[in-house]
Amino acid sequence: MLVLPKGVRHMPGYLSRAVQEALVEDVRQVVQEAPLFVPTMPRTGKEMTVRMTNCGSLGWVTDKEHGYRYQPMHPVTGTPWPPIPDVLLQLWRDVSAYPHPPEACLVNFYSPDAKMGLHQDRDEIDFSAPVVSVSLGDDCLFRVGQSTREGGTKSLRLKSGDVVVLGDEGRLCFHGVDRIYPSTSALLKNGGRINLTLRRVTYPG
Ligand SMILES: O=C(O)CCC(=O)C(=O)O
Ligand SMILES: [Fe+2]
Repeated sequence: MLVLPKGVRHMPGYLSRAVQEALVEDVRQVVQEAPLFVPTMPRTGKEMTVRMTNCGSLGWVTDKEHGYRYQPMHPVTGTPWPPIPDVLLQLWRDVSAYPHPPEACLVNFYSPDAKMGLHQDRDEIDFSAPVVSVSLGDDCLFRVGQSTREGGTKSLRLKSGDVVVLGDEGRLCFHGVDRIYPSTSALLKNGGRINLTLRRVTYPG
């Protein structure tokens, strides 16, 4: 059996096919209002391979000039992010064990050749809330390590409907997506993978 780092929870098949389909519709609406943008790395300006957008009162963005950050506006349209869909707010209540709602839902779209390098989610202020992540569409190879770059990593395949929670001592574990397995799901008509990452950014109150 694959033993994950403490505080890292993988819930395979947590969302039913019907809920996944409803979520895809929700994401389509979010993307209509807040189009996918091309994130670029701080300083180098190198383009990431995923396309992003957000919903919630805050969204995670990155660009060459200002780096990683949260902001209330879409970086291209300049308008506020659309609200987080109810299904995701309910998911957060069900799995986060955190008594306040998430503020940000990052939407990552992976085409078959996209990936995400090993990183920590650490642009938030309140680390007592977990990161809750949903996979939709094609499978991916997810890698998770310790809270420092040293120490080994474990790889696991995430499938459509899986939920991963990084909480407690797992909150700052390094993680990334090594590859997408094309055509492994029929959920998205044009293939690819969507990842939805719910986060609390600020302290409540
Ligand atoms: O796509 C994933 O499963 C992980 C995404 C992620 O780690 C992030 O957006 O910070
Ligand atoms: Fe992350």
